[in-house]
Amino acid sequence: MNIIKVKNTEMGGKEAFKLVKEDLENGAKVLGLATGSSPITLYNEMTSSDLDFSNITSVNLDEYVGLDADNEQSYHYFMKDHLFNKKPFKNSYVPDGSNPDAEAATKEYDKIIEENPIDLQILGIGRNGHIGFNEPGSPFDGTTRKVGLTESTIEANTRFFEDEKDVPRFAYSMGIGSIMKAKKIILLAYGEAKADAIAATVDGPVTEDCPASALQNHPDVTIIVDDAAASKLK
Ligand SMILES: O=P(O)(O)OC[C@H]1O[C@](O)(CO)[C@@H](O)[C@@H]1O
Repeated sequence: MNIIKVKNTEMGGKEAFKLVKEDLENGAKVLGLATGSSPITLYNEMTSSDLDFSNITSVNLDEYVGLDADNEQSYHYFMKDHLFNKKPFKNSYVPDGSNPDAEAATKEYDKIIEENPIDLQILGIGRNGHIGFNEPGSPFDGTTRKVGLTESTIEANTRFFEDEKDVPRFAYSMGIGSIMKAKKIILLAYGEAKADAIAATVDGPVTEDCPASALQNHPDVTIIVDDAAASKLK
């Protein structure tokens, strides 16, 4: 694992953008994208750049179950607002959270991932080490599936909703097995709240208790962290 320590999220966005730009120049055609606050400064760099993404495909990690694409709290909306409205892609795939049939929605997404192998996957990380919505205990060979969100994740995501009871309890998430198939991975983590998860990911055992620890077995992972998130690394 290659670790890049940065002073703040803006510098993290610039470092991540350099890697994204380089991979696109080397022929990358499919980007795996994440939501949440961590990738926002990267998306700011992408939208203010002169890069053209109209020949690039994106595949997002996850979407809440029960939110339509036009719901302002949906990850569909988040991605349009932070990236796609300013930099359109050839195709932008996000799990269909509006489809109550989990079997159909997850199978459909697995097919999309199969047909669009990911060259470069962007990840955030949850306080409990989740990647996408793969909470602790998620199988390392998992494909797209409906996952129940832990209290920690519901609490962390309440900040985006009027009331904690409005936070969806389920999501469709790309599995760890699918994430591990990406050729390259960039994980972004900022702030003290991520320090334990980063230490467990990098220095801890490979265990389902920390989903991100699976990344220790991936050949090309770059972790971009600010000093606070890196504060518990050995
Ligand atoms: O970047 P944030 O907002 O801390 O979110 C961390 C993680 O939590 C999620 O938003 C899911 O709750 C993931 O998609 C994200 O990687």
